[in-house]
Amino acid sequence: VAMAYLAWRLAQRWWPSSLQVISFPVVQLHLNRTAMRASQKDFENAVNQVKLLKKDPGNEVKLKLYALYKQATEGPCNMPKPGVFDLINKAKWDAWNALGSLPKETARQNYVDLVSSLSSSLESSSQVEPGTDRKSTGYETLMVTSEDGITKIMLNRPTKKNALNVEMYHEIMHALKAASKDDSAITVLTGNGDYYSSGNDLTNFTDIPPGGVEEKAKNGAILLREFVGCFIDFPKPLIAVVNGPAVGISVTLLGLFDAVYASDRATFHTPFSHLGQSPEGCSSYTFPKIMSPVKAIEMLVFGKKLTAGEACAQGLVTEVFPDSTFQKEVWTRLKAFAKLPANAMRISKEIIRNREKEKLHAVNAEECSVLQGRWLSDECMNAVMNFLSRKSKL
Ligand SMILES: CCCCC/C=C/CC(=O)SCCNC(=O)CCNC(=O)[C@H](O)C(C)(C)COP(=O)(O)OP(=O)(O)OC[C@H]1O[C@@H](n2cnc3c(N)ncnc32)[C@H](O)[C@@H]1OP(=O)(O)O
Repeated sequence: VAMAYLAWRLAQRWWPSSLQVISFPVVQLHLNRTAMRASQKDFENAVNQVKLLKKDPGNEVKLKLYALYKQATEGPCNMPKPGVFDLINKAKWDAWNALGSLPKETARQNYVDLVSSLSSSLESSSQVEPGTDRKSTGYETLMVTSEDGITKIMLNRPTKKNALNVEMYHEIMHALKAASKDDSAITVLTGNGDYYSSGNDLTNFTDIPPGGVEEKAKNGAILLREFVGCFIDFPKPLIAVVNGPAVGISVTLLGLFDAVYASDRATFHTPFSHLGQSPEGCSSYTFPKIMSPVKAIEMLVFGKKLTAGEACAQGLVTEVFPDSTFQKEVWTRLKAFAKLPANAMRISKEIIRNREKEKLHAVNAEECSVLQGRWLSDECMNAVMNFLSRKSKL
């Protein structure tokens, strides 16, 4: 199902729009054998009903609907199996083929039943949906607050371990730009829930634009360069409150922060080689400077995961606190920092950081260009597929 989900995401932009609203119910496949048989008319009504759903039922369901539709109209899968890298057609084929010799009538019935259950569940969920987060903070993926001289940007996708999706990249840039101009003295980035961040959201790779994977990689590199650029240029003291494990880009960026406070529960992991990728966030430059080239290679090339204590010993983390007192101790300290003269802090940061800025922008550009190529590699594609099909985790 995860593979099917990935392929559906890939397929969304490519398939005829009429197919994008076709779906099939897997869960209910065998639940309705005794139910009254759906007529052809019921089936056609259900197909039309899907098009009227007010809320997207999600890609997984849509892929299921697709396979049931095919089974109901054409019978068992009759297409040759696509190649392993033909992700879209492979997932379509897998989903349809998984229905085996399910009779057309049963597929039709299951399709009708699923659409009926979808109609009721999506209507009721849309009533409770009005995004409270966006209303209260103006952001969908962040919670941003400003008090006591501190602007706090909290990554707020705890159920996804605060993985950074495209919207979150944009929202962080927006929040940083706003924070650079507000009247707070310092800015803090932290995570909601048990993770600081699990890094780049790997489903970012599945939303393929009409120009295909090359266009996707190019857009990703442009976005990443702009995103990292915001950290390079951020004018006020920027502090990371690392409340739990940090992965990938959430780790590399720490080299651009002015202070990093970590819970002793935090870990620091950059599994770029495992993912067929390469370092970003200027870490190819900052990490060797911070921790020595060999230690940087241990992390960035061999994917060694550091404990908070190890990261502190390497100079990546400023100080580690016991998790039980972490929030209390860190925020007390930050509130004291925020009382210091804001202009003095800004000017001191400028004089310490400015002579490196040009170099950092050049490094950022180079890293993004290298990554653009990596994203098109089989190594990267396979790693992402493995994660999304739950064959591998860190
Ligand atoms: C513009 C583009 C810029 C690109 C910049 C490039 C950056 C490079 C990187 O950041 S590389 C790092 C990428 N991250 C990972 O590889 C982490 C992948 N995640 C995991 O290995 C695990 O999820 C875990 C170890 C972080 C946590 O494992 P645990 O078992 O505790 O939890 P779950 O796996 O069940 O996760 C809970 C739900 O969160 C989803 N999720 C977690 N991390 C990511 C992620 N990085 N991308 C997408 N989704 C993620 C996970 O799928 C679960 O969702 P579900 O409940 O709906 O199944």
